[in-house]
Amino acid sequence: MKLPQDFIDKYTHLLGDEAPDFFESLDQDSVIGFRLNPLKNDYRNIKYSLNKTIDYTNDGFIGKVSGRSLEHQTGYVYSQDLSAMYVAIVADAKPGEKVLDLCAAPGGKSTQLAESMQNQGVLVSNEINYKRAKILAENMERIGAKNVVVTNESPDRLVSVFKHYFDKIVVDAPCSGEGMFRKDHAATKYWHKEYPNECAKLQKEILVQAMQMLKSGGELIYSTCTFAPEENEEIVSWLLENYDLTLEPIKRYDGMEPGRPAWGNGDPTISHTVRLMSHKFQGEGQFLAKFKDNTTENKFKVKKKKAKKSKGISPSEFELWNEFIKPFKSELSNLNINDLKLNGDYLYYYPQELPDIEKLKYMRPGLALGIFKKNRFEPSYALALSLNEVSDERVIKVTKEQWKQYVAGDVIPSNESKKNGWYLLETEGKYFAFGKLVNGTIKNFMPKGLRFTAIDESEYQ
Ligand SMILES: C[S@@+](CC[C@H](N)C(=O)[O-])C[C@H]1O[C@@H](n2cnc3c(N)ncnc32)[C@H](O)[C@@H]1O
Repeated sequence: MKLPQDFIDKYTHLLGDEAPDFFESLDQDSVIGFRLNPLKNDYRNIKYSLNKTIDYTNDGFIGKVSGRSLEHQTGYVYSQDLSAMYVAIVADAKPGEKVLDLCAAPGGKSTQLAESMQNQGVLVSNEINYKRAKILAENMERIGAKNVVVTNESPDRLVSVFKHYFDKIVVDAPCSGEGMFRKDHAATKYWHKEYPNECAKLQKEILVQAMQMLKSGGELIYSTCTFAPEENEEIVSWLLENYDLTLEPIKRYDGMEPGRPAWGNGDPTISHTVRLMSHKFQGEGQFLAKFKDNTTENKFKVKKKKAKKSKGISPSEFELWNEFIKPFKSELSNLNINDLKLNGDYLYYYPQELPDIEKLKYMRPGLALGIFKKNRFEPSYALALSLNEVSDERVIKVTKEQWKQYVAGDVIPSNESKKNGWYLLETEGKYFAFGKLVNGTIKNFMPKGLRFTAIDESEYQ
């Protein structure tokens, strides 16, 4: 790969003897990984090999998964770089917490945060770019998360709703992307000598907003996929100088290096941060820092948040929803009317305790359950992917070939003896969509934009 001369000069100076190994590592092939999703039923039941484990994860593996496999479509697997996997592990989001992922698309870290929260608490996954936010929302639906709001906002506008609200905030910042050079050679074209400084300016702007949303005593997780000290140790130094924050030590596994105090303001605690350098570590370049806020509750006058409003769900709509969901006997079969929110004709399951987000742009204000059409309720694809245990009476098992037909957009002929109506479709133990059985045919409700041609069985690696 042809690296910019200024980049070579910079890292020759910074890394000294290590520089040749570092440059060589950027020419090597990337090691590819994936994660399993513990939110899913029997989540280890997949066809991909789980032999190559990663020591700092429970559910991360080395290997390549196809976006056209059953496992991917049903959200059992998520393809992710090995280094990127460490960010959400360090964040350690817990069930019941209020967590913000401020720069979240396409969703590698957010899906992992949602998984570790086990559908309890609130995760706000935000992405400023609309197209990317759409992909983020699709990924959140695929993994079946029930407690996630996907917003499409600038950080400053989020502050107006979420002032000092979050226990944890992840800022996986837009950066100069030097750590991605190996995976994406084209990234070198955007790089110029001043680029890291330009990115650092934006990172500070984002962090100023993030700090206004962090609770007293909360934790801020900052990460980049670049090697540049300007965006890493220097940003950490700036945060320590301008806020009442302490760096928490991050556990280092084989090949992980401490951040370098000398590349920041010399504060020795900068060694609590972690650098993943491509000549020492299998994944792509990454930097991680975890801060604890030291302020006390009284410092901020946190306004009492407005209670959420349940927007105009009529008793008859609530009845239609219940008529649909009760026979499934699922974990969503007994929702309270206050858990539900109507947006136009769409019904959402809205995380408890969330302030009113109506003035924000959002992609999904919770889990999309379905849509009211005249006098009936039509379930969403997202609802199908979020259900885990349902009554056998409401399930139709189909073959893998029939699954392939369905995801390609075809109807499935069926000799099923069950009566006409909505069923959750299952293959190889995985629920993959709703289908409507009408006189021996299962009608297709796969969203048009998500249809695809599935891989052949021989393509599993
Ligand atoms: C490193 S990527 C995030 C990757 C993501 N966390 C993941 O794990 O999939 C950084 C994101 O920041 C977004 N971004 C760019 N400018 C921003 C800004 N001014 N404020 C907030 N986010 C911004 C980009 O659109 C991009 O999606």
